[in-house]
Amino acid sequence: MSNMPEAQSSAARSNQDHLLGRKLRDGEYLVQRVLGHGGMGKVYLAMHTSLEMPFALKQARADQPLPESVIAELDLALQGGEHPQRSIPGQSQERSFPATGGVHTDRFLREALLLTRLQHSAIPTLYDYFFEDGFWYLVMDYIPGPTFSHYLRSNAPLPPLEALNYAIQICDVLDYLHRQSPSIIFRDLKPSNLILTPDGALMLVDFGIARYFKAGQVNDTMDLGSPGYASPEQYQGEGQTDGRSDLFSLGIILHEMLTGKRPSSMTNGALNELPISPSMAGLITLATRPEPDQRFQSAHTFYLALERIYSIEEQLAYQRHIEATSNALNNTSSKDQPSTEQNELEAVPDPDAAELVESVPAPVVQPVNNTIALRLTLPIMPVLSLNLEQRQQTRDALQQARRERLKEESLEIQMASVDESLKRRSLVLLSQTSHSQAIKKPEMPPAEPQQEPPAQHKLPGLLKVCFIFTLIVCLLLASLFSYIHITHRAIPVISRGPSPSPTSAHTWSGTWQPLPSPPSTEADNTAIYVQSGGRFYVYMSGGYRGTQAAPQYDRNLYRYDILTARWEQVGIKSLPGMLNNSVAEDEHGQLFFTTGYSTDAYKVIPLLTLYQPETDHMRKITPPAGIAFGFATAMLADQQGHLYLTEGYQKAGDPSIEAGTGWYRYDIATRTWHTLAPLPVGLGYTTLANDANGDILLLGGATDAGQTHQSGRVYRYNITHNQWQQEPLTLPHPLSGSASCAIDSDHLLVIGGYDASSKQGSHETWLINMRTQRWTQLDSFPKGGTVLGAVACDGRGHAYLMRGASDPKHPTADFWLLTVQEG
Ligand SMILES: Nc1ncnc2c1ncn2[C@@H]1O[C@H](COP(=O)(O)OP(=O)(O)OP(=O)(O)O)[C@@H](O)[C@H]1O
Repeated sequence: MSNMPEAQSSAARSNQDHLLGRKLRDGEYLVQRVLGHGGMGKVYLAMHTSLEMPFALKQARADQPLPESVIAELDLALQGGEHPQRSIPGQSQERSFPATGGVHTDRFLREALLLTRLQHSAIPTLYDYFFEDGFWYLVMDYIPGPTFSHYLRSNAPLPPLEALNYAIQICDVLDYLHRQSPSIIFRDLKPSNLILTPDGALMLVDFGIARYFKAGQVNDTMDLGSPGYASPEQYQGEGQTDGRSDLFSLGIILHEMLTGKRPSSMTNGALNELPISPSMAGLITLATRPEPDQRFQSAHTFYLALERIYSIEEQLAYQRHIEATSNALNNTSSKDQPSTEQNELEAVPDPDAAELVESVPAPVVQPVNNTIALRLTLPIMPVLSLNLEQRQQTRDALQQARRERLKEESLEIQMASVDESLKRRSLVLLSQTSHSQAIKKPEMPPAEPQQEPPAQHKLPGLLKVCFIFTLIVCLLLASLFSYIHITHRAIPVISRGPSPSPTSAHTWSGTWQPLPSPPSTEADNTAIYVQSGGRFYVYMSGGYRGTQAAPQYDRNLYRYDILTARWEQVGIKSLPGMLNNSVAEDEHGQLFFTTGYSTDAYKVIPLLTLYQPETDHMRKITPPAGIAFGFATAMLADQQGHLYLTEGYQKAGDPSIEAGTGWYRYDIATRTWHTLAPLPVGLGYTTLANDANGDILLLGGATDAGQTHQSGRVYRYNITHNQWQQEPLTLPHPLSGSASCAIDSDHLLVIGGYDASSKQGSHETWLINMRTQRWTQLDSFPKGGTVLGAVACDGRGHAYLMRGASDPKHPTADFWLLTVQEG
């Protein structure tokens, strides 16, 4: 008896080896080789015979039939192209996986459903699934490259920047999973579930034990993850796993990348003995604490910490390089050396650089060079070989190929009635069940390679029925979706009531300095700091120029070159006329402008304009109906592909109009819009800022467009839970219409604003420490009040203020630099 499983598995193995060179799915896929073995079965490389494209076929024993609901969802998602069931962050949906009683089928359907519901560049796309010869198959992207465990075995320890680069990539995809609603917990994060592509991108495979987080559930009900990587709460079965368990595993992988080993004991002392920087050791300690409450609480916070350490390590590496270069130059100055700078660099014997170059991963296509300076150009987020657009094209091509095949076959097969087809479908399910039961018996002879199971002949007819069935389900889902959308309500705001915020002594100071004026007077416009092509600019959109005979508007885009202290006009096409708008820059250096009040259409328009400084390319982005942001909106780019926007005011020219409570997110890569939990109070002329925990703060603003009812409150938006909450922190006094930007990663600068009592601009300048939540008042703007101005921070203590006006009707061309220093 004890040999039975062994006998079964070897019988099954020899059976599956026959798959090599065989065609599956009615001749659609030609199996070429085995890519990997897993708990579920083998993963094969197969060539699509008509498209001549490689795919990965992941196999699982069909130990039970698939439930109808699963077939319906998969068929709908895979044939329709649209994903009505896809998880939409911010929209809570009841999610679970039906249990079939078959371990393999349960894993298969879990992975299949999750892959159809997810869309991220680091997650393979599922294109199809099918049943053949007692096995289910998932058809997904073939990811070329070694598993990350294989890569680490031959390359670890990795240089810190390379390790951080990978950790940032993993953290990004975890953040995406955890932000689904409900959160998806991967639960089996380990190097063998990551594949390193030739361009250095890590892809996450194996969603077989991933699950949805269930609020209120005490324990996980299945699967323990992998020893060595699973968190204590997961491995010891203590409590339900949540996103923090995945972050624990990432901490372990980071440790392994840097040291070549997994940590055996998690003490600070042990980590400090390792050849890694103290900040990196601190990061790993924090990530791998046994108590979930004492670790990073969200992937976003972990991500921000990784980015911070990345820039520290970058500076350390650069310093080492400079030191090594100058030592080498000193040592060699007496010798005969080639005269060009290039040759001098090539001749530098840089031990660090040599070590780094040797450890450049073989599969990573990077410009390999023997200077550390070039090694530093390793991008944080490499270009992915499988971008989402390409995958959509692949999906379309597969569907087209399938349609053509079905068309040919439909000449031979009479279309059955819906009733007949449904009967046939249940027969197919029955035949699948009996077949899968048959393969459990060791004495069952292996299927002949070319023999097709009867169920396969019925599949085209079945697909037609599926199509009709799918259409019905589609209509039902569409109405369910609009119902969810319409009835989507805010999660209640938990108000702790305002209390005075601490202000701190003058530990910071600010120095003001006038700079060359822009070409025209401006107010109600925007400014943003941009680093592009090795130069540093302040980009400024035109706004309100003032009144001569009639109101004057400026539709131009300008930039101020910080090094040459010159202004110039940029942009091939002029911007749409925009007033009282906002701007944000994403992690790729793309600028997004809201239109606010359009001086072309003379009305409020919900429109975004995307501008790419590198290419001078401009594109308009129109949100769908229901996403209605107006003027005096605030916008924030979270540097992870998302823009967050407040609604602002919908009608211009009426000071009594109240701001809306709309709160929206635009996902830049997928071009999708989401309505989030509404603001606790409708506010315009407000300020948005990232806080130290990875949440978003909303500071001040006015409920009315005339800014007479100003707020001194601060609200926190919890990204993970799509929830607003009032903070104990308040502003030094109610404030709206200020110019603000992040002076560094911890401090937000707030300049001027509307002083409702004097009906003038305020000249106050404040700094808030986002960690301690303390305000510091800096020297006021020296030239009087500033309202409806715009400020751009370089993130290193400098702020460039376009003053706007003191009297909102009379804009100025005042442009000033504020340098903020500690002490
Ligand atoms: N899409 C893919 N492209 C290329 N290779 C893949 C792909 N998916 C899986 N593999 C290879 O197959 C191996 C097993 O895959 P996977 O981990 O998904 O299987 P599994 O049966 O769920 O395994 P486990 O026992 O780890 O749960 C991977 O380690 C990888 O080498």
